[in-house]
Amino acid sequence: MSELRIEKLHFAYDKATPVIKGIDLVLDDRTTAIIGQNGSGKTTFVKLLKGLLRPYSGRILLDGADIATMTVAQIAKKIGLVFQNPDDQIFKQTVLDEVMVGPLNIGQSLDQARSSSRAALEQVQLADVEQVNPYDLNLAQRKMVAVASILAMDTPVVIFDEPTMGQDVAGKAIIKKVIEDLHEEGKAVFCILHDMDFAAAVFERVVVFSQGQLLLEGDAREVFSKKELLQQAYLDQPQAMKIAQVLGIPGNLLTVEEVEAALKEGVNQ
Ligand SMILES: Nc1ncnc2c1ncn2[C@@H]1O[C@H](COP(=O)(O)OP(=O)(O)OP(=O)(O)O)[C@@H](O)[C@H]1O
Repeated sequence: MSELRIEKLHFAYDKATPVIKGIDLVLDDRTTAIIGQNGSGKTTFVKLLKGLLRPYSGRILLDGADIATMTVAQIAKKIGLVFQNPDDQIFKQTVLDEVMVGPLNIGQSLDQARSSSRAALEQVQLADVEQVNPYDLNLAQRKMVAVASILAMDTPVVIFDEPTMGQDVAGKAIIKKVIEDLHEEGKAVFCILHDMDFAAAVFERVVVFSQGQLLLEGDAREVFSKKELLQQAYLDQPQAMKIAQVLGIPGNLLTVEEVEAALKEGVNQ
């Protein structure tokens, strides 16, 4: 499992306005959700991890190697980033050609790239539209194309920026399964999210950003139980946890399924 170690990271687009202010964090083998209000620096942070922006000071170590010593092409083989807006990464005329761009760029042969891209399209349930122009798909489907193009690259680290935004229940279920499968394959998975219910249901660890700093991090149940700190960062607890609190059910429950089980247990006692 790859490890990203972030040490005293600072970044500013313009020197007078720091955006990332001294982040120390080790992203380990737990699936990790990064949450924080708009503008707290989450997207900037993952662009730094991917080497698209260079830190003002501090270091990012990927399996012990400082990414400042690596080229963008070298980082691309190790870290896949699914952008928030799929249109930032879609250029080709067919879905299959689009998904093959990444794998070809990192040196997969044509046959390899075609087969890994088809497997990735199966994973996001778009196999039947491989010859369609990506711009004839709706936004939610284009987001899935962007996910597939990163999956096909088979990188040891996969980062998603807001994958559930604009997805319906079925789309969210596909993303959940993709994340679980990546984790099972031993990949490191990090995901920026605004959807607290999805974060609570899917991720083992939660990292909270506030104004470019790390406010809080830990296991999902522990982090989401810290109501006052979350409020400070203008964040909400998951709906299930709030309902459990209203009902007086202890245990900082994370999901509707946990609340249901607790209620059934209560009825059966
Ligand atoms: N290219 C840029 N040039 C200048 N400032 C930028 C740029 N991109 C982001 N910023 C600023 O940096 C700060 C952090 O933005 P960033 O997009 O990283 O936050 P975020 O937590 O990802 O927000 P959101 O949840 O809305 O995506 C914001 O104040 C934003 O306006």
